[in-house]
Amino acid sequence: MAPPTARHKPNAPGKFKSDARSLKRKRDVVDHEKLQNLVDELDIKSEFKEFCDLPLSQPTASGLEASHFKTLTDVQSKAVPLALKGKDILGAAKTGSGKTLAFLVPVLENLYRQKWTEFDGLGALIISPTRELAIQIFEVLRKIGRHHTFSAGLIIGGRSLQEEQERLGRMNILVCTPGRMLQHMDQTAAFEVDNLQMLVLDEADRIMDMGFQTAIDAIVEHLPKKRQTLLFSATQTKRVSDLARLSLKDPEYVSVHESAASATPMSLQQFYVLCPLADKLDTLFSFIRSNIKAKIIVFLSSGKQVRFVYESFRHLQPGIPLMHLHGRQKQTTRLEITSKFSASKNSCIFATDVVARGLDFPAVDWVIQLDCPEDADTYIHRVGRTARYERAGKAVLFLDPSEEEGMLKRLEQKKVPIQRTKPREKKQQSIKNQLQNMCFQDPELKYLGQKAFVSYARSIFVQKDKEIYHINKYDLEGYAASMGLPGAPKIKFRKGEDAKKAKNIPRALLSSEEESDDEPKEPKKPEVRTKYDRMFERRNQDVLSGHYSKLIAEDGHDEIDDARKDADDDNDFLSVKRVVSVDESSDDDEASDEGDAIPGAKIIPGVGREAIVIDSKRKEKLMTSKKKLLKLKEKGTKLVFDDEGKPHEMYELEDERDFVRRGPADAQRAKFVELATEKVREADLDDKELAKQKKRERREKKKAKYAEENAGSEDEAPALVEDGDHQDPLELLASLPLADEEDSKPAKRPKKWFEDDSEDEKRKPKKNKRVIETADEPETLEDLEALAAGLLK
Ligand SMILES: Nc1ncnc2c1ncn2[C@@H]1O[C@H](COP(=O)(O)OP(=O)(O)OP(=O)(O)O)[C@@H](O)[C@H]1O
Repeated sequence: MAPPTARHKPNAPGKFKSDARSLKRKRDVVDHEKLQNLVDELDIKSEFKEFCDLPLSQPTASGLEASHFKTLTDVQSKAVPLALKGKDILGAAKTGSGKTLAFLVPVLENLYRQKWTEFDGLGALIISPTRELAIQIFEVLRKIGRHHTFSAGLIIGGRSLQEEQERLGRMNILVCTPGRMLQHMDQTAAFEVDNLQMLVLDEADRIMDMGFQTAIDAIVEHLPKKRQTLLFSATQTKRVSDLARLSLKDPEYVSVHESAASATPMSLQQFYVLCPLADKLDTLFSFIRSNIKAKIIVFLSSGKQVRFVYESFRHLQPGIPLMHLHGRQKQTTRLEITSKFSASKNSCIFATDVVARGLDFPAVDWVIQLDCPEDADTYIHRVGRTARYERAGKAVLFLDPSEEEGMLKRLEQKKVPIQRTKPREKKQQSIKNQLQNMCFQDPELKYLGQKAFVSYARSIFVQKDKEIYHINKYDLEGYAASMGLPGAPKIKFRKGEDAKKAKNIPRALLSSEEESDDEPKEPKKPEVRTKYDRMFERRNQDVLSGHYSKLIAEDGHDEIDDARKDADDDNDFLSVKRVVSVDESSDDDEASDEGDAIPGAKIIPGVGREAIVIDSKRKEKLMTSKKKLLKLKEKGTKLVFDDEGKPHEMYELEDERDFVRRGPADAQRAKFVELATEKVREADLDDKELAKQKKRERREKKKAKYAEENAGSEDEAPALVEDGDHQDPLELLASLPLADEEDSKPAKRPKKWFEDDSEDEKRKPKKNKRVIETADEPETLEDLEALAAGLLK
């Protein structure tokens, strides 16, 4: 340390602090340069066994160490060095082989070496196909990035758009789902991606799949062309069209299983059972009954199937906790169930493919595929929920005899080793009668069963691979009976490819934004309704309500004529002869209020100023008086003047012949809409560009000011200011909700499978250490909820 000067007293504690900070900054500069040199000189052909063999920054190295990651997996040892050197990567490695770290480590490192700060905006965007997977990726990022000073956020919907918008502009790393990201790119003016350095697509083949295609294309359109792109999946292909769409430049193909004997982990045992559709539920129940000490995932083809099997098996009490998970559940419920299943030792979860990809449930013993997957890739991802990172696991595929040949062929093509097994006769039990009784007694269960049956049959019908699925070969009647239904419900099938498309498109991307996996429902805009709509819909007013109903029913008729007819036919006392609507905004309001504009006319109670009742011939006659009627007449029309000063009505009908000459009305309308859309789009782009420009200028100003201040006084600690807020970027990662942050004594947490007792010792907080050092995985729904909500702090 430099000797203290006269101005800085040696015993001033502030001085020591700032000296230390200044020294640290100098050290950091040297470190950054050294690190960059090491990366430049890195020989990608060398064998890297451990993370410490790689040129990693101190914050990443200590984050990895604290998270107990030491040895590199195959995909990590190949992909990380290439990605550190800035290469585009197409990564394909088996399920559970550690692809997440293979992209997260380079993301942290590449931004670190570029000295990324909050002023630089968004540096890396990580896209995942489901919310659950995005949360999981974020949790890993949080763990290994805990010593970094980047701000990181999770954009998966389920929260208000505005809440996310406010924080979006400050983020350096974002983990997101495609639908929500696109929404922000379109609607959040302050969201700038011009500086983006890295784009990562986890489960890239799924994201590039037809359901997400449009969203991804639109997102990529917003991103700068010059960037690093990393694509990872267990079933990654080299599809040229995808590479072109993502503008990958000379990508390195990192395939860890291409030369391997199988596409699935070696520690995974895979079986199939031949089981006619009508016996499936019996066999599944028998299987669960004989494995009540195991942790099991059962995959089914639709949410309705999941619900029926869950509800009916729950009544049958197989002796193991049952759970169910599908895309139609609320996000909080899904998170709750996911974490409950993760934490459980023995339980059985019925699920759709919403959990098929990427989710890292610890210690799953069995993956059962009750409904055949749509293709071999889906099979690989489903079985990948067990036998993760060198652990053992077993998988069983239920095949209807009609599916056997086609499916086995597909699996063989994908190098999936699978062998046939037979259920033990002794253990086999039938639940058909019980299900029948249950459906008989409980109409709701029967209804659920019928819906499940229909959705199953539809799912078979829309399957693309007709070599596997032949709808006519299934014993659907038998299946309905096995579900306890009194006969197979009639089904209408939608013809053609569209149905398949509809099945695959994530609901998030459908216009209704119904969303299964990705996006929340945005509140629908209320329909524009006038007071007249409300008035005519009003019922139970008083004695007149019947007449109102009559009027409503006669919608579209000339009301006055009808009322007149009524007057002739009907001599009832107090009948509504005619209702004249009065515009509230017109001058007649006053008169109506007073009730004397038309002598004898009454205001209908409960209707207020909205209608006047004429209930006698004399009054009706009065109504024909021109003078009186003048009061009810419209007060004139709005005119517009052309360039020559001639008045025109606001909406003039043009000459019909001219109109016809210009072509069919539909085509004209389409053209008009197209032109108007284009105009709006252009205006929108201009507005956004302007907003971005302003933001950029503000940021540049702040950056310059910060640099100036620092040049003057080396001792000043970096203070990042955003819109007047004092904002330490470290806070953003450090302030993420931690399970035990509030407690001085951290609560005991269950050990991870790779930890032993000594970990408890290591975990004890040391004196003077930051709270973040004891960072723990969120364990409750509240933690996860807070995670999703509070990340963008
Ligand atoms: N280097 C490592 N050392 C120890 N454990 C690791 C390492 N890398 C990853 N893991 C663990 O392996 C498991 C699987 O990792 P990850 O979820 O990244 O797999 P994946 O390849 O992405 O799988 P999927 O294809 O199913 O998405 C995780 O529990 C993770 O913590």
